[in-house]
Order: sequence, then structure tokens, then C-alpha cells
Amino acid sequence: MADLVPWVYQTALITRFRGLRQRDGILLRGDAGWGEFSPFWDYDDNESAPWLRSALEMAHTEAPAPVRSRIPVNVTVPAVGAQRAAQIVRGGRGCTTAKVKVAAAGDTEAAEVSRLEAVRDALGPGGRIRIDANGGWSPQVAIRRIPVLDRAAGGLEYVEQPCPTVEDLAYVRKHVDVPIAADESIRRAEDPLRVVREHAADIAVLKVQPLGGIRSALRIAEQIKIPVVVSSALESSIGIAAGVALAAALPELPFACGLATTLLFAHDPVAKSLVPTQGALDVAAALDIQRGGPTGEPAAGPRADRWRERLHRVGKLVE
Ligand SMILES: O=C(O)CCC(=O)C1=CC=C[C@@H](O)[C@@H]1C(=O)O
Ligand SMILES: [Mg+2]
Repeated sequence: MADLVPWVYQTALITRFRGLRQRDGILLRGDAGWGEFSPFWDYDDNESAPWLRSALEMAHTEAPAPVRSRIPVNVTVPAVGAQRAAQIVRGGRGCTTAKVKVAAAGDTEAAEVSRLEAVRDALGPGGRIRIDANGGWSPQVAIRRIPVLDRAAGGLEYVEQPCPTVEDLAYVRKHVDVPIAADESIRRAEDPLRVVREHAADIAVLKVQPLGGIRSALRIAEQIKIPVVVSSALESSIGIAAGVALAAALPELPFACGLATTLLFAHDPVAKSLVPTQGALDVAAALDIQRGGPTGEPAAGPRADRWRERLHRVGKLVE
């Protein structure tokens, strides 16, 4: 760890997301470029260890050889009002897929319906819409709500993590026609392959940091035997570059990835932010950003101290 150059960033989010108004993390420079270590603050040190392994892999190892040069991505729509949702989709830089958050604290069925109607309106009939409930529904609510939202959206591509447990996902999957994607049941699980054994998901959402890096995520993708969607953990362009490198190395990539989230950052700590053009991210641009690192001034003060202390503690767990 001593050979790494740590650089703390901190930014406001342009829209509240996952209950957060700001995002922060620590960037680490090694001999192969920069890695990002940014577990959310509700992750304890043990759960943060794979995030650090991922950052160290990026800092020390060249990314695997890409098999594609562009990664189609979705625009991410937080749990906002209908007008704002439409505005976000229209500002989505050519993304023809939208991922819409539902089941947020205080969200109602009526609010979700009007959010989805607005997203369909802004996206047009050819666009794809997926929703993410972050485990916010009981199986009973999910089974009632999903067909309603499917109609409001004019067809859903899939619903991500409707309920918290693998058992509930399997149960809901038997009772609705919309495909089920697993996210938390993979990234926060002891055994990420359990969702497949329990027939609980049609699609696997893979995030590089929580899964311990690109190579570890590639191994899971190979073993999981269902289609994979690479998604962000709400990182700066440096962390997103790792997601792009994973998506670029996967043998199959049938869906748009959830990697357009730098659009939610008020300030991305790099010279040129990794944002979609014509609905896709450029793999070569991502790797340039990962090698180039941050610009401007690193964050200082108590928040930066907390990051350095966290890095030190978690570092002891991954040595
Ligand atoms: O997938 C996307 O479009 C963006 C990433 C995204 O939604 C998430 C990033 C980070 C934390 C999560 O709460 C959230 C998700 O659940 O997928
Ligand atoms: Mg999710």
C-alpha cells in the first residue's frame, strides 16, 4: 500500500441518489494507472475489502484485452418526479435504454406509474425501460406492482432486485412475466452463484468493485451462465473505467450497461469525464482516463482523513 499515491475526491450529486446527496472516494495510483476505492459509508471494513482488491488490481495490472470498442449504456433515472425524469432521459446523450429507480423511501405506485409514463414518452416507442427496486418490495407487493409498472412503461425489459432475498426473487420470478435481474443478491452475497442454483434470476448485474475486481467479475460471469449486465457503483470516471474494461472483455454483452452515472456527478475529478456519446462509452477513452488519473485539487480536511484511515484499516485486511 505504501507505494500508492492516494487522492481523495468529493462531489455533490446533481440529483439525490440512493439517499445520497454527495459521493466521495479515494483514487490510488500504481504502476498500471489509477484505481478507485469507494465503498459506500454503510459498508463496514470487511465488506469493503473486495472494493480495495479491485482498486489495487486497476492500479497494478493492465486491463484484460477488449473484444469490443464501444459499450452501450443506460441512462439512470433516480426516484424523481415525472417532469424531472423526462428531463434526465432527454439529457441522456443518446441512450436508448433507461433504468428507472422505484420502491424508494416514500415512493407510491402512482408516483412510479407517472415516472415510467414520462420516461416512455421521452424515450419513444423504440427505447427499452428497466426498473430497479433495490429489494424494496415484499413478494406480494412485487407480484401486484410489476404488471402495473410493466403497463405504465409500455413494456419492461427487466426488473432488478424486486425483493431482498434469493428465496423471494425465485418466488416472484415464478409469478410474473417480466424477467428478474439480481444485483444485491450477487454483490452483497457470500455466494454470488446461489441465485442461479435457486432459479432466482434471468439476468446477473455485476459491479467491479464489490466483486473484487475485473478478473474476479469475469470468473463469476463465466460460472453464472445467465446474461450479464455490468453496472456502476456510482463512481468517478476512474471507477467507471474499470466497469468499461469488464464490459469490454466479456465474451457476450446482450444488454446496455449501467455505466452512465458520471452524469449524476456535479464534479468528476478528471480532465474529461467518461460520458456516453450516441448512447455508448468508448473503451479506449476509458482506459486513457484510467491511466491519466485525476486533475485539480484533491479534497482535504476531515473527510479526506477519514478516507485515509479507512484505506489503512481495510488495507490490513487485503494484504
Ligand atoms: O445501473 C445503473 O444504471 C447505475 C448504477 C446504480 O443504479 C447503482 C449504483 C450504485 C448503487 C446502487 O444503489 C445502484 C443499483 O442498485 O444498481
Ligand atoms: Mg441495483
